[in-house]
Amino acid sequence: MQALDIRNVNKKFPSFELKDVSFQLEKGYIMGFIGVNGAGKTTTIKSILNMTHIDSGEIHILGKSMAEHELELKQEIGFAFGSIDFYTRSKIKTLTDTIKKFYQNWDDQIYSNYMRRFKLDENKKIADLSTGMKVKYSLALALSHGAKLLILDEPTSGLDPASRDDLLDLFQELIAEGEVSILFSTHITSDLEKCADFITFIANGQIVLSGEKEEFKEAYLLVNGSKSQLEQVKDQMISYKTNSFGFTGLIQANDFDPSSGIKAATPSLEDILIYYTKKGENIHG
Ligand SMILES: Nc1ncnc2c1ncn2[C@@H]1O[C@H](COP(=O)(O)OP(=O)(O)OP(=O)(O)O)[C@@H](O)[C@H]1O
Repeated sequence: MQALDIRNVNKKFPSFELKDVSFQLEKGYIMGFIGVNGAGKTTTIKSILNMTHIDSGEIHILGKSMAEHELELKQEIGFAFGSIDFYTRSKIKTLTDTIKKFYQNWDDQIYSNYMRRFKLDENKKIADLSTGMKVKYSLALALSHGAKLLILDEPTSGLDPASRDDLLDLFQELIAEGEVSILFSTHITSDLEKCADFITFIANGQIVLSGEKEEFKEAYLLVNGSKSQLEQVKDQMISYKTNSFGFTGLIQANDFDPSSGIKAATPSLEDILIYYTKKGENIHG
């Protein structure tokens, strides 16, 4: 079964547009959603959660249409946004007591376990939490009502390396039974190298590629060679950088001729993100 099935989602803002966004996440897996600042990650996530009204498209979650079953599905979704700034003068405890009323399957025991695991004190005021603590608190909320699908917008970005590592371990624990699926957006590609099964890459409001992580990386090649070799491949490159020895750049694996003698290797996710962002910056000619 698909945990998430997004088809042809379009949303137009005055200066930005999501164009025919489609991707699917199989139940029991972790998908990393990557793209640079302003690529459309948050807009896509808000569209999935019906927090933004889409112009067209279909969103199915756990086999049901979000448009038709929103209230029921929200019981099954745990969502968290990196920065929460609501009820800032209240204590954690007060906010939790309000939020838990919305969830039929809320489990106080699970909630207490996460609060302990994340070293959060319920008597603290939201205003006194650090960014990382706010992220952890919103995750504790998202995880305490038996959600089958977690949709997390930049959950790791405010966390220190040790907390990030703990969180990635927790993600692996959560999907181990095969019931929970996770979509999380991030700029931190090393997090995805570590724990994502699938990658969906968005640029300028359009999905560039969505697929299994290794296949995703193998769709591209990081190539390097001399200045004269650059002339052979320049027009096919997504983008490249030159230095005194020659060039390094990214090319679609399909566009590369192995008999060219140019060195090629599988790129990291970071390489793909960096060179894709520079697309169009090199002047061909
Ligand atoms: N309510 C809105 N009205 C108008 N434009 C908006 C609105 N929400 C987002 N946008 C625009 O949509 C574009 C994409 O923003 P979005 O937050 O989805 O990107 P992102 O990939 O999540 O970026 P970041 O990594 O910086 O969070 C931006 O140019 C933003 O200004």
